Amino acid sequence: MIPKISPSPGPSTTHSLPPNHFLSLQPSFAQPTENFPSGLPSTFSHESNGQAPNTASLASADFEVDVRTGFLPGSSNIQRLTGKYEIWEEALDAARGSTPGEGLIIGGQRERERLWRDGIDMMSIVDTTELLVSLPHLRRAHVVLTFLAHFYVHTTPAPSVTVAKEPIPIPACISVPLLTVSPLLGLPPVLTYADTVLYNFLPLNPAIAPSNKSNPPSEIITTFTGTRSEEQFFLISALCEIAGAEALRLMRQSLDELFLADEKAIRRLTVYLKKLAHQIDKISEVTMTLMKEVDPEEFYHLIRPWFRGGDSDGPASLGWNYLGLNEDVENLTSIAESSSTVGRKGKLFSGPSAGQSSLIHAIDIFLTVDHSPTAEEREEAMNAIEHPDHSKIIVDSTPINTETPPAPNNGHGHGSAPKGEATFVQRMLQYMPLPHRSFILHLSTHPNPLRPLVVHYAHSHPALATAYDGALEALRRFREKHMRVVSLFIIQQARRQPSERVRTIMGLEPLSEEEMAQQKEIDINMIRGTGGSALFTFLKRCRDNTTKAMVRPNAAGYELQ
Ligand code: HEM
Repeated sequence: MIPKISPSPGPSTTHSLPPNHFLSLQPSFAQPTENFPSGLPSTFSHESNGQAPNTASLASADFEVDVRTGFLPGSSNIQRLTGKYEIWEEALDAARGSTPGEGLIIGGQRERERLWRDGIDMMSIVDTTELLVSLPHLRRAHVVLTFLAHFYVHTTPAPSVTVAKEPIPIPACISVPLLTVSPLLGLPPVLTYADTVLYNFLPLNPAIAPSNKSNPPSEIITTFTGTRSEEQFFLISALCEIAGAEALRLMRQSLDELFLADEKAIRRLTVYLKKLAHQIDKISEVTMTLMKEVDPEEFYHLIRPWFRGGDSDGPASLGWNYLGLNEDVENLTSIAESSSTVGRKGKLFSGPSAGQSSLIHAIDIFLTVDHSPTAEEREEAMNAIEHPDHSKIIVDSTPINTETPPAPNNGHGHGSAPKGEATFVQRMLQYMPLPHRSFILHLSTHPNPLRPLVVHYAHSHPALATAYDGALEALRRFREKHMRVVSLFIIQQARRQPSERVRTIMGLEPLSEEEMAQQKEIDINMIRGTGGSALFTFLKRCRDNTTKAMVRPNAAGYELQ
């Protein structure tokens, strides 16, 4: 039997849009019926009360979704800020060094890191008004300031056990401009996927606008390590996004057909869904190039530790203290912040993850893949909040520059601090630029959702149901492949010692042959992901939720309870 899919969620209540903003208004689905469990399709997307525009179309300059580049900006990113902001760029150059292995090292053990941090401490606070000249300037400022913040935090030596542990301070010269710029982009004051990927690439010809066909992403502007692996890690994500532009176009065309829903429209819809499956396979193909272009050991030991956010020690994280934070600004930091730290010095933001990309979330929502947490997961997450000390959740302890054996890792540097009942998507929404967040919310409240129509016509138009299930099958294949990536880049690396070469770059002493050969005992079920659920259980559940949405799972070879 096909499980009942719950209606699309309404707009999140956690975002801080004004109450009369159209995204804050409740969707106006009519009463559900058997054929349309999400409510009868209607041409009114929101209760307007005369205030809200009808935003049923996804032709969407307002959402910063470009027809040629999808979620990547349609105009070129800025490579370097100039004038009075040059000082930030210079501080970043000094942190990165000119060649791989020359930059700062995690843990801040050396004189070099101390001197760099002293330099930052002496920097004055630069006024941000001139950044308002353009969106690309603001974006570049967010990139530079968040890279600086992560460099500063991760080169701060851990306090000795005798010193009372305090949240890690971020100096006012970084935090004040960062807290001013972040809300203008609708981003939290921490490194996000937007900083490492969306705002961090140059197309083949930087003189002209990027484009999926003729001018794709070809270079990365900023990295922590200067390694080819890090560049490729960001670049491949950008190439997935550009492949996603075509998927978004097909989704938009499909939604237009849904509006008509006559015989011709259903035929066209069937074709679009088949093409969508093909495009999702292309995204998978690009994702799999990670396996040969990125060195898993470098990724795990050298690159990923820089991504850790303020919540990366799990429920017991001390967080980051944004110095210079005043009450007005404080309200602005709470968008993505855990409710448990509002008003506290230590802010718990997560580091970047490709899970923050809007692309797969958009496809999920379009196809009505439901990722709500199970009752058990909800209980476990709540339990971990109430009793962090007794929590079964293993925290993210990406290896840093110490001799302590690392515990299992969870994600791209994502903290495993449980965030109550929020689903992964809800949490990740807060790390997307505001227009993309709005796009996802808009899509989830679209008046003419796809699945109810496919269910309605499944018997009379089996080709439509097959095409719809085919798109879900392609998405399942993506998740299957992604799990192979996670296994190679995280699980397998967590079990091994870093090689001599990587240990040298990390500033670690060489190990004896015996020590090198030692496999670490790691129970894969204990490796945790964002939201606190076991990483592999979480990823498998995402994969299985994909097939659960199928209309004719038996025809596609799936048995559902
Ligand atoms: C070396 C490469 C990658 C690694 C190690 C990796 C690892 C992970 C991990 C550990 C998670 C669990 C959530 C978290 O803790 O953040 C995750 C989730 C996710 N990642 Fe990746 N990832 C990689 C590349 C990618 C790429 C290229 C994409 C997009 C095309 C992607 C899309 C996603 C999505 C959508 C999720 C949410 C779970 C789902 O929807 O199935 N990842 N990833």
